Amino acid sequence: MALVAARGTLLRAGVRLGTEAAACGRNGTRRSASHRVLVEPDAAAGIATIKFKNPPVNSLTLEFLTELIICLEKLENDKTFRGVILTSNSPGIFSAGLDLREMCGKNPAHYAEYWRAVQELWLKLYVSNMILVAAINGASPAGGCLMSLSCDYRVLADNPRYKVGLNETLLGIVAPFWFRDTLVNTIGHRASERALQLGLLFPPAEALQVGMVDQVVPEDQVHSTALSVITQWLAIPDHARQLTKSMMRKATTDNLIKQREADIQNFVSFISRDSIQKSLQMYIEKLKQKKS
Ligand SMILES: CC/C=C\C/C=C\C/C=C\CC/C=C/CC(=O)SCCNC(=O)CCNC(=O)[C@H](O)C(C)(C)COP(=O)(O)OP(=O)(O)OC[C@H]1O[C@@H](n2cnc3c(N)ncnc32)[C@H](O)[C@@H]1OP(=O)(O)O
Repeated sequence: MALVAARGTLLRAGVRLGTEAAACGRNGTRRSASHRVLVEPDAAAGIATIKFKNPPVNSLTLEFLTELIICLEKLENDKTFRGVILTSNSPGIFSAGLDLREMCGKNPAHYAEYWRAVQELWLKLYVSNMILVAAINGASPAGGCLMSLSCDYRVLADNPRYKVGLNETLLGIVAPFWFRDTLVNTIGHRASERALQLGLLFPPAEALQVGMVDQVVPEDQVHSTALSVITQWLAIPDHARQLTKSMMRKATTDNLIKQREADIQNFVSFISRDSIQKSLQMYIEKLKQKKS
């Protein structure tokens, strides 16, 4: 049902599914989608690289989310691909997280549609049968960080500007329980409590120390490191690895699935509050002023 809704959004946005399908095809040569998600398949290796291309900061607009969801679903259903690297086409920014403008000044129906797409992307990533490795080649706050936390392994480029973390409280908003659970599953309860309350954004050395990422490497080695990690993981028999992944993660996704509609209603009523809208507007304004 969520995919049908996603396709509806894509079609309304004028995205041609034929082009998208071609981009996620099994051909071994380099191909790219015409929109916000580039896919570089390596059929012989069984690996595809997904590159985010939603300028200026790869924020998760509804259209970008929808393209990502459809792309992941196509790769998931194509048994050629057993591993995927997620990275940015614009080194410097992995993803700025949820698009602030999707959560500001819109109507409840829009917020509900948007949040369903955010949930869907997380569900697709977190229990994917494929090996997912995040090659984090830029700043990755909030929803950008959640995407990488949902992968099986994270490689971060060693650049002090590339901070990662769930900074929601700095915006006056609250990370929902499934963001929290994803973080707790990765770095443990105490570290998550501190990181979430303070909205901490960790530079590479600290991110490694706290366990937000698995490896920090020089910027020009992020992709090759991700590739060698995925190659190691590919050596494990799929059925055993997949069942183990499911055993570790399914309870977390089931928790959202069983209260998905309530979570959407919760988000809509929270984000629609005047006080929250004001906080978001002030934050957007602050980002603008930073430039001048
Ligand atoms: C009990 C519980 C109760 C209720 C809970 C219920 C529900 C939960 C409710 C809410 C949870 C919602 C969860 C949200 C998670 C998120 O992801 S929120 C988004 C957080 N993102 C950020 O904080 C990142 C902000 N951006 C930056 O820090 C910088 O832009 C960045 C470091 C990414 C890049 O810096 P730089 O290269 O200098 O670029 P600029 O800052 O100049 O930005 C360029 C233009 O891009 C615009 N922009 C930046 N980020 C976003 C964004 N996330 N969305 C939309 N637009 C963004 C920026 O404004 C600039 O635009 P301009 O050129 O000025 O038009």
